[in-house]
Amino acid sequence: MRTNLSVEEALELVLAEAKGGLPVEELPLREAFGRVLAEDLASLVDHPDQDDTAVDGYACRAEDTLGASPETPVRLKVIGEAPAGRPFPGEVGRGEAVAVYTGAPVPKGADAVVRVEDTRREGDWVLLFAPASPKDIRPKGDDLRRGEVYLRRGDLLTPGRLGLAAAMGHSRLKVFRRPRVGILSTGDEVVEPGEPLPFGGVYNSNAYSLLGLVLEAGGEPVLLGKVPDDPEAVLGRLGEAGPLDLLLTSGGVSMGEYDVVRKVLERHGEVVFWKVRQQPGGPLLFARLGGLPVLGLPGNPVSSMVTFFLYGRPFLFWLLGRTDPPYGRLKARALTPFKGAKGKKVFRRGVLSLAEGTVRSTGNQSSGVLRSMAFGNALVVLPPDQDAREGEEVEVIPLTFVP
Ligand SMILES: Nc1nc2c(c(=O)[nH]1)N[C@H]1C(S)=C(S)[C@@H](COP(=O)(O)OP(=O)(O)OC[C@H]3O[C@@H](n4cnc5c(N)ncnc54)[C@H](O)[C@@H]3O)O[C@H]1N2
Ligand code: MOO
Ligand SMILES: [Mg+2]
Repeated sequence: MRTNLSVEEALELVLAEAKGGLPVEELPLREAFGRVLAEDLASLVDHPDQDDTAVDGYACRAEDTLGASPETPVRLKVIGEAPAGRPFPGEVGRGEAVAVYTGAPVPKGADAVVRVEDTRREGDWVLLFAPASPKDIRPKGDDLRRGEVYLRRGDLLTPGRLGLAAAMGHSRLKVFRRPRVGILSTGDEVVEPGEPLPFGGVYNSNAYSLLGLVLEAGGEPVLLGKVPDDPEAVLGRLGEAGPLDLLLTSGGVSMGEYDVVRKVLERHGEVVFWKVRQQPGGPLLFARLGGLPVLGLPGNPVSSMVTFFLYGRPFLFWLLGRTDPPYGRLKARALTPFKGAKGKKVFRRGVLSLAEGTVRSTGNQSSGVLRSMAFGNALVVLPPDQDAREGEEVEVIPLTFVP
């Protein structure tokens, strides 16, 4: 077992266990939002499939309309119309025009369009008060070219990409099954919300913070409830869990006599590392139990969230082969001081303003103050042995993903 690792060393060991190989399933488009593509997708069509008009107006020959103005209008004969989806079958000749509607193919013979607001219709004729221009024609394949790959294995299906898959003509998509992530809370004092709270009890907040984080990272949370600080109870519950791709436990990984998670994993599994030189989350443990990777998250509510974000989220991204990074990094100016720690990388909670490029502390930074995660939107990263003064530039990790 390794111990007292740097954040970078710990992350490397965690990611080394994310071996991929998630099963692939095929879903209809409507169920694929938020999933990760398991195949490259080429367009089945050109879009537009021929030159089409980007405006409502009249298609004609540009050379016929040179010099058209309100004072010197040009008169063209209207020989037909082309609503979107109903192409004009004929050809536009000299001195002629076809009424076209946005999205309609530009009729043969025409090379320009004049907007309807620059015209006046008079029976079978139209008066043009401006020259027709080719700039309102969208060339064939402007958006998509048949056979070209626009979406790749590992791409997260965002709203725009789901629409793009549809525009390319795909109705069903091969995606990776969402990784199943077990969430087990440990602690004699931990009580499910809704039950009366005995003296010294604490409601099980970790399960629900982690559930949200797992969903946000593309995983499928499997709530395994809570067990007391008893090795048999921990093992028993894990036996009932069913197949998982990752197990998260919370609590029981520090130095206490009743910190049983560590003891169970030492005895029945293989501890890869314990303790990282960071704060919060210093007692983080990573193990294998059978073939199952286990992140033993420290019980303090902030610590369990921060360690999942820093290690669990990247693990799931790796497992899914995602092409986007698990989190972004940027610089912001500190509006408040942030305190570092000796020999440890520190992750303070802050309120980041992207508009101002600033970050301020959420206030009380104790690992037990969950409000700092509920109302903070960023982690402020302080290298070991470094405080940040007000006005200084600091490194920030937004807690909601910013590409
Ligand atoms: N002698 C030392 N004591 C502690 C050290 C240390 O280095 N030496 N490290 C501290 C740090 S840092 C942390 S973080 C915690 C980690 O503790 P555990 O992972 O062993 O967690 P517990 O002892 O079970 O609980 C800690 C704390 O969190 C509350 N908790 C636990 N589970 C939940 C839950 N599901 N929902 C809400 N709150 C929960 C629990 O009641 C405790 O208050 O150890 C320090 N100790
Ligand atoms: O490192 Mo503990 O995670 O501060 O509270
Ligand atoms: Mg403890």
